[in-house]
Amino acid sequence: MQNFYFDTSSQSLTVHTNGWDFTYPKMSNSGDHKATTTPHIVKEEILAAGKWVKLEKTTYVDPAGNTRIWESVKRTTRQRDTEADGVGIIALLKRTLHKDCVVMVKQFRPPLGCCSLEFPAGLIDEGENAEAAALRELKEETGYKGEVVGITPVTCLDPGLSNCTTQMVMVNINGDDMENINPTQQLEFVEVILLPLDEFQLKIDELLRKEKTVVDAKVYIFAMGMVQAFFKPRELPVLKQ
Ligand SMILES: Nc1nc(=O)[nH]c2c1ncn2[C@H]1C[C@H](O)[C@@H](COP(=O)(O)OP(=O)(O)O)O1
Repeated sequence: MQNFYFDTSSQSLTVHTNGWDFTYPKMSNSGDHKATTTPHIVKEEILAAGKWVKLEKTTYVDPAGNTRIWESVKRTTRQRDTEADGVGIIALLKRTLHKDCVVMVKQFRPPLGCCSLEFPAGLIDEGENAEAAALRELKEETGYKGEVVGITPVTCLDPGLSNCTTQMVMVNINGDDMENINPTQQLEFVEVILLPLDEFQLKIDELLRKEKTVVDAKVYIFAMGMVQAFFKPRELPVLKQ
């Protein structure tokens, strides 16, 4: 049994446990015992700005109360009423007599200097919500018309570098639907790749072995999750080696 007493005059905390009293003095901001502070931003100064991104010098107070500097990258394109910069689309193509396939895109990405394998994705336009952006981007990049079946909260992408955020939208595509039989994409340099869901990781590994392509982290983590879901769903704890 434990009881806690906070003495407001001495600012000390006493913990009574098993018949003993342990008194902890007030923590100070000096010496070894630093008080914890709610970390917060002090100011943001733009060091360089382009049309699409800017580099900022962020002055902030860390949890120990120290004022520090961080170099941050931000997009210039975030819309006013949205918290996410863009959307990623996990689109499952469902067709009679075919395995369910994940619709992927491969394209040259200038920051990488090579191609990347990604879920279809894009920035949210003005006045658009994440679901509408997902269906528009899926149509533009792959030609498929889908139906939203789920959405993540706003998720960060590389928080040590950037405030860049995305919402992942789960979409089902009825591949038997007439408008999805011969999909025509609107983007010339985006290659659409269909990968069977039950061999997703295997097919990605094969593709990466064949050519110099970098796979998006979200994609590969999804692939590893699928392996767990398909092949190790109900292992008994006693049988683990
Ligand atoms: N960081 C960027 N630098 C650029 O020079 N141009 C960029 C950046 N981010 C986006 N864009 C341009 C490229 C496209 O023309 C449009 C729309 O991009 P998005 O909706 O993200 O679609 P994809 O990049 O094709 O996935 O913005």
